[in-house]
Amino acid sequence: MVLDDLGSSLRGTLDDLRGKSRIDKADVDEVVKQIQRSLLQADVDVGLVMGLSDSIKDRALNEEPVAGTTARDQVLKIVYEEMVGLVGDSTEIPLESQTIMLAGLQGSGKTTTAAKIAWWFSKKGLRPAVIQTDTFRPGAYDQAKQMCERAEVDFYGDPDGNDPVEIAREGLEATADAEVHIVDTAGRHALESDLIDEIEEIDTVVDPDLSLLVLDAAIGQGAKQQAQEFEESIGVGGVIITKLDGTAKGGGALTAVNETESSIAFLGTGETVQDIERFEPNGFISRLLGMGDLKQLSERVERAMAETQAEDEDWDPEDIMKGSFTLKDMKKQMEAMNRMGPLDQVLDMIPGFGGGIMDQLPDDAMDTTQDRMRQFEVIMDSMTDEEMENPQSVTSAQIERIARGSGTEEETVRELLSQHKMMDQTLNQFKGMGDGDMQRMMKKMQKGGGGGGLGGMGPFG
Ligand SMILES: Nc1nc2c(ncn2[C@@H]2O[C@H](COP(=O)(O)OP(=O)(O)OP(=O)(O)O)[C@@H](O)[C@H]2O)c(=O)[nH]1
Repeated sequence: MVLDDLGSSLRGTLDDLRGKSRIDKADVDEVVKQIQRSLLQADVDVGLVMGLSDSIKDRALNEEPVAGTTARDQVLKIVYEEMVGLVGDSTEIPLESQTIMLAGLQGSGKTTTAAKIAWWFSKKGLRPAVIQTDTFRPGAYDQAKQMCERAEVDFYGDPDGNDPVEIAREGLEATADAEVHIVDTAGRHALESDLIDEIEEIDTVVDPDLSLLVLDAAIGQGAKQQAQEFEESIGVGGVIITKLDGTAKGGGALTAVNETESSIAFLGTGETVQDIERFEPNGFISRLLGMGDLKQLSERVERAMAETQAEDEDWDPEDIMKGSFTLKDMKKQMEAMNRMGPLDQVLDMIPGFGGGIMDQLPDDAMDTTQDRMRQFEVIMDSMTDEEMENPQSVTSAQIERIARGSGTEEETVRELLSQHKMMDQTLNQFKGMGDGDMQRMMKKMQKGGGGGGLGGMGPFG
């Protein structure tokens, strides 16, 4: 994730401020130094970094802290607000019929992103279509077609065509039934003038409502020139930063946003069609600073639960709170968990888990957990319906049979059963709770009660 180490390096500095009621210049300088280092390493433009540093210094030394807040929380609040200001608002994407054109250099991730955006619109209830006009890169057609099939969205392309402008025109006609048209264009190695001419022609034919510049997070300072050229030729309405899962950079994209006076629309966080997020400045910076992102998390949970439920209409997660919690429910929950994406990405969104705790875990801890989940799934596949419904009555002889059937150890089967028991007991406690208790618990979570994170979103949460 972009600026990955900012949360952990800041946390140390901020922890030193614990117990202080006022902050002096040396404290502020130290905090600003940490931020500068992280931002510059992430390729954020020097001018932007300096502007941000000055604002933070000025506010931290001159603003009166809100009554009842500690010096540490006050600094954190200022850093948070200034960082949100730096990344700017999210590009507005109305949920209505529209045409979006994607532009960018070769390999920036346009084709992948086109399918991702289409998937995103389809999940919002609109009918999207992707029009592939890349006649330059062999394989672009097949790649786009396959991804659109995976995303279950309409697709138009012409594997034998060699005129992108013509394909764009035909594509719009052929997909007239769709509500949202996403036009993918070819990328080139550098900003050759023929690319610019071509994209200007496509732009004229397509007449998009919005042109988005797709940038690889690792692009660095080169982003500035590209952004300028695209801005001059087609006008950039927003930026998409791709491959944020694979780099600690991403600052170049911020420069591009600044250069084109646009904003960030989406973030790409992986290679599959679901690995796209709407850019939400507050959540993004919260996550960066290790304060979690409850909004993204709850959206992912809702989506995963809905998909799991759609597969099996007899299963309703709400029943868990009413009736008993069986192994079948646990299996469904694990399926939903898998749909939420890699565990480390999910944990990153939970307040208190961001950065800090993850850094302290051994590198393979996440793999182990995911391996274990897979083993549990295999075990559950070897169990009978009766055993799944009543796991508490499973006997030693049955455990032996299940282990043999699933090719696992008896110990792992026992572990699954005891995990189920623990979850069942925890859920029973919730069932006895009133709404007030539940709200108190949620509040505690939002404050980052997990410990280890920056915690204390209190003053602005
Ligand atoms: N890890 C990761 N990989 C990505 C992401 N987005 C795209 N990719 C990968 O980046 C590579 C290039 O992506 P494409 O979508 O082919 O890029 P393109 O801009 O269409 O390329 P051209 O057609 O050559 O201009 C592919 O291997 C993608 O799988 C992302 O968010 N994360």
